[in-house]
Amino acid sequence: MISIDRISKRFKTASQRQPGLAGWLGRRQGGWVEAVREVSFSAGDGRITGLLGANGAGKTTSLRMLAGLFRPDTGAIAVDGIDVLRQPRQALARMGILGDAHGLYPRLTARENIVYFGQLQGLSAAVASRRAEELAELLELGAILDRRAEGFSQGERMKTALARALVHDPANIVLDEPTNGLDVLATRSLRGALRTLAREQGKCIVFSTHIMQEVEYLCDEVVVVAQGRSVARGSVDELKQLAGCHNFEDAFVALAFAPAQEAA
Ligand SMILES: Nc1ncnc2c1ncn2[C@@H]1O[C@H](COP(=O)(O)OP(=O)(O)OP(=O)(O)O)[C@@H](O)[C@H]1O
Repeated sequence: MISIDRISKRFKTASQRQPGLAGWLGRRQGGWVEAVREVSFSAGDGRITGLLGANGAGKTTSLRMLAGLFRPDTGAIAVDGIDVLRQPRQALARMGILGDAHGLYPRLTARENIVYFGQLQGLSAAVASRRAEELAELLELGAILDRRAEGFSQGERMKTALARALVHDPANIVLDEPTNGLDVLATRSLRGALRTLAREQGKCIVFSTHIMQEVEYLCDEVVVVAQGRSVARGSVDELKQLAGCHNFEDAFVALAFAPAQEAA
């Protein structure tokens, strides 16, 4: 279970030229950009929660704070009740994190990449190797398990990186735009794996995306992020109802861009 309570983060920007879109939306002021502004949501066990937002909405920054990579300026984050800021090691041990840079060791096989990461997490080589086999089955990477990562396709790299992130069997899984660059079959296979992890293994899954379809196919709960804020949350049907739209894309546009339209 992941709880995020009013986290904010701003960054000093290098250039102070034209303010750009963020400036017009009031997020870029005096050489600072407010990437995340009081984002709150909670994600339950056995459920898939999607952070849905346009480019630059603040999804990656929110997930990086959850993963302990950035310290929020304000707010609190808890994973299974453990404070990420006060007890980062204990909180991180309960998370499997797939970021945008997959960073596999090219000279190691997929299996060796997974086992090595498992050992870093405190598993014995034998246990990590057994986990690699289980994950290869779940993620359909049996055919490449004993191939060197050098030359892997985008989909193969993503699956290996995901297996590596799950090797210690974490209760919480955090993925930043996991279907980026994947073809339709790889996307469908990943969706199947995420459903199994949530429905059959009770994992708490949080992922970010800007793809409506992804959210409609997968999410029990959607958090709409716009201009650094969490502006709406609920199931796809609840969000359609909230926006008064039959179509989810129309509902997203109404919910995500209404604050900008009001501010303009
Ligand atoms: N390290 C940084 N320094 C300066 N600005 C940053 C930094 N990281 C993020 N930002 C700014 O914060 C805002 C939110 O960025 P973020 O990457 O969180 O958005 P996102 O929703 O993940 O977007 P995308 O879907 O395009 O990846 C953007 O305006 C971005 O330029």
